[in-house]
Parts: sequence; structure tokens; C-alpha cells
Amino acid sequence: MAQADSPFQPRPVPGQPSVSKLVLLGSGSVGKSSLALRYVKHDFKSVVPTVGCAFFTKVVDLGASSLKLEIWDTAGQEKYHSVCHLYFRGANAALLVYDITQKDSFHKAQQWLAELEKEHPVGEVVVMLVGNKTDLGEQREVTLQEGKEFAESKNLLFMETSAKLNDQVSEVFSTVAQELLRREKVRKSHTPGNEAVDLNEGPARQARCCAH
Ligand SMILES: Nc1nc2c(ncn2[C@@H]2O[C@H](COP(=O)(O)OP(=O)(O)OP(=O)(O)O)[C@@H](O)[C@H]2O)c(=O)[nH]1
Repeated sequence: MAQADSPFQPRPVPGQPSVSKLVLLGSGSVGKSSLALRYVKHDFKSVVPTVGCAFFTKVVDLGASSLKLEIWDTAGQEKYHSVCHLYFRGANAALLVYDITQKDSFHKAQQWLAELEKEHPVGEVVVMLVGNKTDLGEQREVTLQEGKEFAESKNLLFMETSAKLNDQVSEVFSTVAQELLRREKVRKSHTPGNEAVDLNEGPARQARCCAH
């Protein structure tokens, strides 16, 4: 699934959207590939476990602005963990995905956050906690409240999704993209000569709560 262009660093090109690297992290079978496939290819099908990493790109259209996301889908299986560290270097955003029907995957998502924080100072990366498979609500082991509280305690964005039913999937990616753009604006506003921006503007607060 690798694309032709080099995925390592955002490269501002005049007239082109900014580029950000987003990594999908989480245990095996939580639905990382399915979320990426649903978002990028508008498809849901049985996918084989990821080996190493798969790579997608998508331009997110946010009306007045747009952003190109390089989406790195990492393998969740334990045997690939050492390799995954290489992939999240240089990430601007991360989705920490768990399966709402597997408590253990929720704990693993918390461990992934700790791993991520070892490589990136807290706050440098836009991180969203994503509870996937809401269509399997009757088998739920992680409550909405538990997800929400953990996210709030770590100042993460939070949403629940169903890749299968296409519920909240594009909202996850567009919310992260909006937050990346918002932070870029803030950074630019700190550059001498640039105009001030309204820091209260932006979607991040609403995304910390979940519509379900
Ligand atoms: N019911 C339901 N099943 C899902 C959903 N998302 C993914 N699945 C299924 O869960 C299984 C694992 O999905 P993947 O997308 O391969 O999971 P992954 O996290 O990428 O797995 P690894 O590649 O091993 O890390 C597959 O059988 C998917 O069809 C969902 O929203 N609802």
C-alpha cells in the first residue's frame, strides 16, 4: 500500500497543502487498518493483519484550508513492536485505537501513549484516543465514560467509532487535521511579523467529548 512520495517529513510547498504525519497505534485486531481503509478508500472488508506498516495519503478538505495527511498504519501484533518505534518518529499526530469490546486493548492503548511520550514531549503531538467497534455495543467491556475520563486525564482528544458502519470515522481524521492546523496557526502567530489569531477558535474542545 506504500505510496510513491517520501513519508518522513512535512514539506511545505508553495500552493500545496501542509503535510502532517499521523500514526495509528494500538493492539492487534482493534481495527486500525479498517479505520484507515474506511477513511481513505471508503471501504470496509476483511483485512489481513498488518505486517510492519502500511502507508496511505489523503488530503483533508477543511473548507478554507486543507491538509495532507500521511497515514501510517502500524502492525498491532506484539512481534512487530520494536519496528513500530521507527514509524512513530517524526509523527505530528497519533490515533491510539482500542476495541471497546476488549478491555485489554484499552490498557494497551494507555501503554502506547507512554511509549509515544518517551519519544515526543507531551503536547508536541496531537493525540486522539479512539474506541472502535461501537456496532458491537452488547459486547462492550470499556464504557464511554472510561474512555472519556482517561482521555481527559491525559488531555487527549476522544471519539468512539465503528469502521464497519462508517460511524464517526471521517470525523476522527478531520478533527485531528483541524487541531493540527489550529496549532500551526498558533505557531505562526508567535513568529514576529505575523498577525495574532484567536486561540479560542477551533474544534478541539468539542471533540474531547463524544457524541455517543
Ligand atoms: N464489528 C466490527 N468489526 C471491525 C470493526 N473494525 C474492524 N473490525 C474487524 O476487526 C478485525 C481486525 O481489523 P483490522 O483493521 O485488521 O485491525 P488492526 O488493528 O489493523 O489489526 P493489526 O493489523 O493486526 O494490527 C477484522 O476482522 C475487521 O473486519 C468495526 O468497527 N466493527
